[in-house]
Amino acid sequence: MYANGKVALVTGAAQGIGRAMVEELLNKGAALAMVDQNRIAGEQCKASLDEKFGSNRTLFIQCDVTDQEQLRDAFQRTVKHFGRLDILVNNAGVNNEKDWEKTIEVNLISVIRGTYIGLELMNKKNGGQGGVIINISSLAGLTPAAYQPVYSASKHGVIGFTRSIAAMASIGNYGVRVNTVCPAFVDTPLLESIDKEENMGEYFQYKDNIKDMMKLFGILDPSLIAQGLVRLIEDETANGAVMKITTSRGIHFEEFSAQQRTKV
Ligand SMILES: NC(=O)C1=CN([C@@H]2O[C@H](COP(=O)(O)OP(=O)(O)OC[C@H]3O[C@@H](n4cnc5c(N)ncnc54)[C@H](O)[C@@H]3O)[C@@H](O)[C@H]2O)C=CC1
Ligand SMILES: CC/C=C\C[C@H](O)C(=O)/C=C/C=C/C=C\C=C\[C@@H](O)C/C=C\CCC(=O)O
Repeated sequence: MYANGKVALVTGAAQGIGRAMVEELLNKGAALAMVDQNRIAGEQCKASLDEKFGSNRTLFIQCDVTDQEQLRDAFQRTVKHFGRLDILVNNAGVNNEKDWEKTIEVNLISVIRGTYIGLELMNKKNGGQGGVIINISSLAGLTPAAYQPVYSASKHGVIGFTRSIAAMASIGNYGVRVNTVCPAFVDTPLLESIDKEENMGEYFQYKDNIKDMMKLFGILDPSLIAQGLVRLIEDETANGAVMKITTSRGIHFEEFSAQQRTKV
């Protein structure tokens, strides 16, 4: 699928990786619903993008993705405004080991719910036109994260769910591909959470250990994650793919043995 002329919905679009993805998709000719709980940042982001791309290419929708009604309404407003939905990026995420239930709600439950709503709209078996869904995980979804155990659990869950629903989409001939992206550290405001006790809780004492990891593994530019997103959108063979993005190896993929691959 080429993004040109397509309609995308991106959650967590007001800043960071989500904003980079929005800009890349606009560069590729897509129209987008930018979904975020932060109204101020979202409207500022739209105003800035309007100057470059025009005001009719984006729609900002304030939405807390953990609120089922708000999330469903965001999808419905998107289809009402643009007439269709082709690309969904479940990107919104938080790092909070103190309010760890919130981390599970935002990073995993809302990704699952968003995926299911997206499938309702895009699944060819439901009269949809097909499409592609990308769920944002993390390298912490593939490796242990001693200082972010619940964040890591949420991101492991994103990978397991994404690979599983991708297999179902293939078996069921949904016409929808579902993939996940696992970046290492990325230069966004999320990293500021490391320095906040209200985010790190009992792991706050280890903040310098995380910073040492960042020095060791480096910090990625959000634009590289956006490039990985476009690659998954355009590669029609990509379904159930686990894309990894690191400073050492750039964009590459997790390899799974035959036993680990779903036999469809
Ligand atoms: N920054 C990093 O090092 C990495 C980030 N990620 C993941 O990438 C995704 C994006 O993260 P960043 O851009 O770094 O974070 P960020 O904090 O810069 O941006 C996240 C955006 O999501 C929004 N958001 C948070 N909770 C929300 C909710 N309940 N409803 C609606 N919007 C909500 C925020 O308002 C914000 O605009 C997250 O899923 C994160 O876990 C993955 C690997 C590395
Ligand atoms: C507080 C920051 C919050 C979230 C940031 C992000 O989601 C995150 O957790 C990033 C983790 C980054 C880890 C970076 C490197 C990890 C390396 C080893 O654990 C695994 C080494 C290589 C695997 C990558 C590969 O090329 O296969």
